[in-house]
Amino acid sequence: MSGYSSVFGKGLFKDQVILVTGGGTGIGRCIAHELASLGALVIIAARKLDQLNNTAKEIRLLGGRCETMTLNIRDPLQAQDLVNSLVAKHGKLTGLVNNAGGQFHSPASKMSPKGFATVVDLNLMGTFYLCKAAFEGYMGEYGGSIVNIVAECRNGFPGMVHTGAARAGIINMTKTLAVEWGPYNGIRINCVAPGLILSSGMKNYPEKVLDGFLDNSWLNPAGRMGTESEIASSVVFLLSPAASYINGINLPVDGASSLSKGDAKANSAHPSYNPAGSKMAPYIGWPQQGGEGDGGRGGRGVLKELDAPEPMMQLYAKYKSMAHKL
Ligand SMILES: CCCCCCCCC/C=C/C(=O)SCCNC(=O)CCNC(=O)[C@H](O)C(C)(C)COP(=O)(O)OP(=O)(O)OC[C@H]1O[C@@H](n2cnc3c(N)ncnc32)[C@H](O)[C@@H]1OP(=O)(O)O
Ligand SMILES: NC(=O)C1=CN([C@@H]2O[C@H](COP(=O)(O)OP(=O)(O)OC[C@H]3O[C@@H](n4cnc5c(N)ncnc54)[C@H](OP(=O)(O)O)[C@@H]3O)[C@@H](O)[C@H]2O)C=CC1
Repeated sequence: MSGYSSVFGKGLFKDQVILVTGGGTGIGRCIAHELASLGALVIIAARKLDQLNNTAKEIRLLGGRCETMTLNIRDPLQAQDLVNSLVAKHGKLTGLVNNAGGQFHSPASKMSPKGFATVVDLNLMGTFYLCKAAFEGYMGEYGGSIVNIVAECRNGFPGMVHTGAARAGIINMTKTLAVEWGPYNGIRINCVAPGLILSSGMKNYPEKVLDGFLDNSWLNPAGRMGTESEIASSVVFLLSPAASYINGINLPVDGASSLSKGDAKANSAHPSYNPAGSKMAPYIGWPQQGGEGDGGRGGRGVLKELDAPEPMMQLYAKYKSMAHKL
């Protein structure tokens, strides 16, 4: 078999070693599952080892390959040590997903300089440290593919000025690295910009902020929030040979929320939004354990797909009932 249709087979990443930062929870966990199911040896790294170990155990039970390493992405020495030791052990690092990150909600006027600096340090500096470490430790000589998870921030980021600035910085850094590291080093580097996603990350926000997210969750052309699987599948595409001529882009995965006003009242003359909810079926790609969707990997036990605050769990149940049946 040859051609595009064969690119996404089970063995897609079978010779690959791929590092996913923040791979123990939420979107990163979903990415790790997806990559392992396609044959990669996935290394997941973050600060809390228990979360990482739980995810690694799930992946192994499903027949995948996954190892854990502790890492604070804010420390450049830790980043370099981690890459060096995993390359020493496995002989390569062919992919890197910079997913670890986050922020808190606050109006800019109430944000302290330290708060702003912390979020820039975590997201922008942390992503740079990992890119640099991957370059120095392996990819500068042998090439590779990098995907940086940012956040949809086309029109700024009201309520999160720090992360908007940091993510815009990553998007621009990605363009530069594509040009500097593409020609001689064979590295592709791209961004994925999630809109509002039903993920465990939502547990970081107070109820009032969550209510705001929920109130606005349908005010986009998709009429719903996104799923972790919808981010993971975009990452898989960008890491894969199917994207081998794509370099330096930022791919918004946001149901076109970045193109819409997100204000139901402003659209009353021409009601673009459907308060009853979405007509666009979500993609949810978790393995159906023990069933056909398990792909014969022999999974056991019950995999908790989402770990989010209760109202979001309810939304997820609704999205599952309307998801694409693949
Ligand atoms: C539809 C609608 C559109 C919706 C548009 C789309 C919405 C996007 C939704 C996005 C969702 C996600 O990203 S979900 C992923 C969320 N996940 C995460 O955020 C996890 C990672 N987060 C973190 O680790 C923390 O939040 C972070 C602050 C970044 C780092 O924590 P640290 O422990 O390193 O830092 P700390 O020492 O606690 O804090 C450092 C300083 O930061 C400030 N600070 C920290 N937390 C603060 C807080 N809650 N409120 C104010 N200020 C705070 C203080 O000034 C602190 O200084 P002092 O007071 O002087 O000490
Ligand atoms: N959910 C959403 O709507 C959106 C999410 N995003 C982004 O997607 C990414 C994943 O988010 P999501 O899965 O939702 O949220 P989570 O909070 O579940 O994921 C964040 C992950 O980052 C890790 N992390 C945080 N700080 C550090 C650090 N200093 N060093 C190493 N690892 C760290 C955490 O692990 P640990 O605490 O163990 O270190 C955690 O696994 C984040 O960058 C997030 O900002 C962007 C837009 C929207």
